[in-house]
Amino acid sequence: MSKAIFNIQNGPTFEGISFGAEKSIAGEAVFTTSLVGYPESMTDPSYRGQILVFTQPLIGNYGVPDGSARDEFNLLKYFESPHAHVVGIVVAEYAYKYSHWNAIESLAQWCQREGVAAITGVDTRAVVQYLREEGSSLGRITIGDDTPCEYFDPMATHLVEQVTTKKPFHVASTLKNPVANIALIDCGVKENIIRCLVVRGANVTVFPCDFKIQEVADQFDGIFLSNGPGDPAMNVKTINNLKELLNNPNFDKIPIFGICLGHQLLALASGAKTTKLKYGNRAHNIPVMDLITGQCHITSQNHGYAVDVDTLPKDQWKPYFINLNDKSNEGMIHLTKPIFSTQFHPEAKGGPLDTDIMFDKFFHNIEVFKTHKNELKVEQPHKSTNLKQLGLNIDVLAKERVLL
Ligand SMILES: NC(=O)CC[C@H](N)C(=O)O
Repeated sequence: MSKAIFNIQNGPTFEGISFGAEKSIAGEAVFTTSLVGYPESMTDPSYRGQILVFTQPLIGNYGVPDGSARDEFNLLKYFESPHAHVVGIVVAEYAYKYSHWNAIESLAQWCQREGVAAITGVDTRAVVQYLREEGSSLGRITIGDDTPCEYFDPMATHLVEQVTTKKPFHVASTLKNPVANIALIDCGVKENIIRCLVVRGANVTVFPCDFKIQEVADQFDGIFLSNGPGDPAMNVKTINNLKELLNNPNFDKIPIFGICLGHQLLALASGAKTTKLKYGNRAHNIPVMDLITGQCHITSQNHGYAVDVDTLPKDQWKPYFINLNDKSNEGMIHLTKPIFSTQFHPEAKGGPLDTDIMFDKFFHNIEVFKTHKNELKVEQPHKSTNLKQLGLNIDVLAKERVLL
C-alpha cells in the first residue's frame, strides 16, 4: 500500500494511504454527506472531474456491484453510467473487508480498474470544515513518490461535451402500447432518470446535448432535460436550442421537465441567471419546501450551481421549491405552460424516494397534452424535420448511450 497525500489549493494537506489507482490526479474537491450510494455517486456523470470527499466515515463496506448488469429495459441495474466520473475519492476509513449479496468486487479493485485515485485515513471532518468556510476548492491526490499534479479546475472546461451520448439512442418501453414518446436531451443523464421514464410506460429517445430539439419537438409528447456536470452557462448551444423551443408558440402546450442541470438550462434559456454556490449541496437528505402546497420533502442533491431566483422573469415563471437549509432555489414552474423543473433529484438513487411524484406530474401533463394534441392548431409555420429524414429511424437507433 502506497502512501498518498491530499492537498487543497491554498489550504491544508492530509496524509493517508492509497487504496485506488496508482495515479496522481487533480480536480475540484467537493463533499457529500450521503450515507450510502458510493457506486451511484461515483458513476453519476455530474461528478465529472471532481474529487469526492465522503463525510460518512466508513466507505467500501458493501463493495461494488456488477457495473455491467442490465435490467429489462437494457438500462444499467446498479450504476448511473458505465464508468466512474470522479477523478478521486477521499475517505476517513476504507473498509478493507466488504460484504453484500450483490457485490462482485471491492471498492479498491474497482477504483484501480477505473483509474480513480483513492485515499483513506483522512480527517474528513477537517476537510469539510475547511470547504464550508473557504468554499469549494481545487484539490489533488498524490500517490507515493509521484510529482504532484498541477491544480486543475474542471469547471473551466465544457464537461457536458465529455459525457453526452455521441449519437441518439432509444430506450423502448416494454408495454405493447407505450403511453408516450419522450425526447431526452442528454447532458450526462443518470441511468435511473431514464428508468423513471420508461418504467411509467414511455419510449425514450435520447439525444446529444446540442441536438436541435426545436426541429423535431412536434414528433414527441414530452421533452426531458437531464442532469449533467459543470457550469451550466457553458452550454451555449443547448441554451439557444431551448430558447427557440420556448419562444415558438407551436410548442406552448408540450410538457417539459428538467432536473438539476436541466433545471438550470431551462432557467438560462428563459433569461434567468445561475450562480456558483459557496460549497454546493451534495447529500441524500436535503429538505426542500414545495411553495405551492407548503409540503416539505427530503431530497437527493448534487450540484455546485443554482438558479438566482431574483432573475427569473416573473411574468412567466414562479419558483416552485425552496431549499430549507440555505434558502437557495430548488425548482421553477411556468405560469401558463406545462413546464417545470427541479434542482434536486427526484429519481434519487440511493434514495430517498419522496419526490418520485415529480415524474407522475410530468406524465400527467403528457396525458393532458396527448388528449388535446389533435385540437392544437399550428399557429406559425416552423421548420420540422422528420426524424427519418435525419437518418433517425427509431428501429435502428443504438439501444444504449454511444460514448465514442
Ligand atoms: N447534478 C447536476 O445536474 C449538476 C448541475 C450542475 N453541474 C451543478 O453543479 O450545479
